[in-house]
Amino acid sequence: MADQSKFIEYIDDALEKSKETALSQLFFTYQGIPYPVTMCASETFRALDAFEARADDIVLASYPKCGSNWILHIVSELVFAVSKKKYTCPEFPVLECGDAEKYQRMKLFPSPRILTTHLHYDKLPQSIFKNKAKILVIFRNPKDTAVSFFRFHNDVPDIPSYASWDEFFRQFMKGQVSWGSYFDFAINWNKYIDNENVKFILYEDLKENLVVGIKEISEFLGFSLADEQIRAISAQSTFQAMRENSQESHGAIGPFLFRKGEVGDWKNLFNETQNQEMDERFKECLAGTFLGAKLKYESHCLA
Ligand SMILES: Nc1ncnc2c1ncn2[C@@H]1O[C@H](COP(=O)(O)OS(=O)(=O)O)[C@@H](OP(=O)(O)O)[C@H]1O
Repeated sequence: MADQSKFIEYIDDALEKSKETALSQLFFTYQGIPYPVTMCASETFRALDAFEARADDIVLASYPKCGSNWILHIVSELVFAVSKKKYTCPEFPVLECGDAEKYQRMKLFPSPRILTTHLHYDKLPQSIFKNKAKILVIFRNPKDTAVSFFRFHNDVPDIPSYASWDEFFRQFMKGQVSWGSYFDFAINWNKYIDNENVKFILYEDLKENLVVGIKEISEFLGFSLADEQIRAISAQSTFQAMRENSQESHGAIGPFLFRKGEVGDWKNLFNETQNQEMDERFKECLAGTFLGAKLKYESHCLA
């Protein structure tokens, strides 16, 4: 986990900026992708190009709302179990968020560094691939992802809200939301997903069997842990356990970040036309691809 005070400080600062930011002013575009002005800056993106990854960095890549805080917690606990030292990151953990000098400070951090990111694979610094850092890519079905994203905007008091779910859905489908299009993100990662240093993780699989998911993550990272240790980490990583601790771990935003944690919440918001539009888009973008099969769209997105 990030140093809690740093995480909370960074989020409080972003929320403070959000209060004065209308939805129409929330985004700036960098290399064709919209990012929130409250969290990202062009100078930081430019500085990121020169970021020096290490072979033992652990990268957690996901589109927003696919469970990055969940995986960060799991991987931090795995590192703790192996190293016997509580993992803390003295920066906000999202690689592309923060000031341009953060990459200089990060040079001093001990290994392993856990880097989370919402960037498309071709926007990541090349050193991650050159130095063969391990990358966990977390996906969640696009319907629940969209609902979680909308709820976050409209439930957190200081974050600019959308006029309605229908309005958010329109923008989501156009990719005019923070970090751009879910489908572009997926198409982009599909090109790299079977690389030996990349492991795909599905949110819905973790929900179904957390112990098995954590074991697979642990093996991919080259850790050797007893079943008992895996089970203990699993018990602390359930939605309920993380939500109960969320105020302490993530501050005021905690209960909004750990909102519902379910598969199928989309059924409460999607209308028939929206279902059809999403199903069509999935087909156009991902049907027949390696990633498309792994997402188990039929099980999770067709009523
Ligand atoms: N332990 C656990 N089990 C199940 N689900 C969990 C868990 N931890 C986080 N979540 C759910 O993940 C959603 C938030 O995703 P992110 O952490 O990626 O959000 S963010 O992009 O960093 O803002 C958000 O989904 P929704 O509840 O559907 O909104 C969280 O509740």
